[in-house]
Amino acid sequence: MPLSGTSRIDGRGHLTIGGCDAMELAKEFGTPLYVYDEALIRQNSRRFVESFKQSGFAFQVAYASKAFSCIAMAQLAAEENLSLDVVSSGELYTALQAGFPVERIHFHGNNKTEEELRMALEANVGCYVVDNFYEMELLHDLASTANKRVNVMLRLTPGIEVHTHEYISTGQEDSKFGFGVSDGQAMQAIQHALAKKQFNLLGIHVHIGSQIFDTTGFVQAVRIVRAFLDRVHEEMGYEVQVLNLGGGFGISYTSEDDPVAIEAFVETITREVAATWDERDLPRPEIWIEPGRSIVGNAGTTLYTIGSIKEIPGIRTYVAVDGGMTDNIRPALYQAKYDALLANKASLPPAETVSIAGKCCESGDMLIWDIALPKVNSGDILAVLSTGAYGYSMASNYNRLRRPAVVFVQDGEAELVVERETYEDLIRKDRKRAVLSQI
Ligand SMILES: Cc1ncc(COP(=O)(O)O)c(C=O)c1O
Ligand SMILES: N[C@@H](CCCC[NH3+])C(=O)O
Repeated sequence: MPLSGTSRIDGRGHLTIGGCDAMELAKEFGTPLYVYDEALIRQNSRRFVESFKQSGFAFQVAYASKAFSCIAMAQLAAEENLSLDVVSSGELYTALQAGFPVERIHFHGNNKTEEELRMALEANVGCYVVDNFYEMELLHDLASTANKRVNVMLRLTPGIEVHTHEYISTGQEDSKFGFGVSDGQAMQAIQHALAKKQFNLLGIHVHIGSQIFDTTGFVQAVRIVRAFLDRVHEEMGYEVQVLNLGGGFGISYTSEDDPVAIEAFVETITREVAATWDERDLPRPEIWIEPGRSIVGNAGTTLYTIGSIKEIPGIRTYVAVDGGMTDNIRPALYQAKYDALLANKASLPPAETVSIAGKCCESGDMLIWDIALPKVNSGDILAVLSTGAYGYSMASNYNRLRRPAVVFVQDGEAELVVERETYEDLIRKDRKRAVLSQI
């Protein structure tokens, strides 16, 4: 896999990211370590924004903070003029702590609790993506009590099956998310939302899945949504002001992946919306999208120290690292594939095929099966590439491992943006019981 962004191999055969030697980062901050190429996050963001500017559409690019949420990332997204998709009070809290402009925060989720909705109302978030009838009533009641009028989008399930792992496919009818178009719930939801006086119905939202490689699903989504809106128009005279097409733009993790470029996604979406709306002589809507992975995925690299190496003659060599499914659950959860290199031997040719194991008490805790690397030794630093999305954000403390630190690197400078958890952090919420007399 070619290296992305500012990642290079220097004269000593060391991997460098943002002008920083990965070996020195590992020494200074310890491992496992998430390293983010700040320039690449900014570049990915700008590619979306610039493509939309060229299209002439009014737009919002809302970074889906579920892909990687921390205060520094929310600050960066704000600086890049992105909006922010949050899906829980925790993500909202992080954004608020970062000082993210609240009018550009969009609140998602299929089961927003009363507490979460109260917090969002208190903060005056820019928009609620209402997912179901329960939420619609709850939000309306709370908004009435607070005497606030809120911007609302309705999430629809358009009935599209995209080519991706079933766990991350969300547009199909049989989904926990959204109002179904074909079963009539979407139509009913529009009627209900329009009748609610505390709601300003901005438009509708669809998200068809994640890690999508081509534009077909998005074109289909626009057509299905427009056909649905034609019926809405006929029955209720309502037209959307905003069309939110969600996220899901794929990235390449290994050389087997071949997603279309960011520009091509935006170009296809805007062309399709322009065509379908112009055909009907309707004013073009604002287009919102919610990229997560495609903003941060290829900007993240995880550094690990290699420890034990177990050779089973004629079968396999297990090379174990000091992290695993706790800092990257994706291989265990979705059989996701990653590429990696030895940060201290990056210019040496492959010499053996090994499998990279994590250190958790699970046979399934494997990060990479069968990867060709130079001769591996304990103490080498392994760099797993493109771990920027859904790595840190899905990390856990299984086996009471401490969540790794996160650094942003740029122009030869490394900045610690999330500290490594301490042992104290691990037991911070534990209550010690009074000593039991029998022991
Ligand atoms: C509603 C919604 N928006 C945006 C995203 C971000 O997706 P991705 O990281 O694939 O761009 C997701 C996750 O799939 C989502 O569920
Ligand atoms: N967490 C998933 C994607 C889910 C996207 C959120 N709806 C992944 O790592 O690929």
